[in-house]
Amino acid sequence: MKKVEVVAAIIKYSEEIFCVQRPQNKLAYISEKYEFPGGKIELGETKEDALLRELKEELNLEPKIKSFFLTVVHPYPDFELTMHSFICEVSSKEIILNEHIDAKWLTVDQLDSLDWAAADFPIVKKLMANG
Ligand SMILES: Nc1nc2c([nH]c(=O)n2[C@@H]2O[C@H](COP(=O)(O)OP(=O)(O)OP(=O)(O)O)[C@@H](O)[C@H]2O)c(=O)[nH]1
Repeated sequence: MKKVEVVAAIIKYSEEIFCVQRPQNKLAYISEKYEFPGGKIELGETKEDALLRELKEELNLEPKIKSFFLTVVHPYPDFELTMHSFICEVSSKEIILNEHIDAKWLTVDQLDSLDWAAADFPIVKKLMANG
């Protein structure tokens, strides 16, 4: 099975977390799902390098990476995803969307109101459990 390794940012501002919606995709199980912004690690990059590059590309954002949060391995029908998530902080809630079709700032107890990509469930669950 094809393997894909990505990094994803849990971006916080005060008590809120930034959630983004993917555009339409031919793979129905990720099409228009909510996710944490990020993307694939390129050859020679550290996870932190990849995260900062993706956030700059997708959101024009240069956040502070605070800590590692969780690595999820999820078998999708067409590939196995390994996703490393990191807690990040920003100093403003004004964020530009270059690729995503919607974004929401939610408190942890509101996170389960969104239609998340399946690989994100363990991250959402851990965030909700930790308060
Ligand atoms: N960044 C990110 N990707 C996620 C999350 N959850 C999840 O299933 N993914 C999956 O991880 C894969 C990598 O994301 P990506 O945005 O870099 O990939 P892509 O296929 O859109 O980009 P590409 O066209 O350059 O290959 C996608 O299949 C995406 O659905 C998430 O929370 N954040």
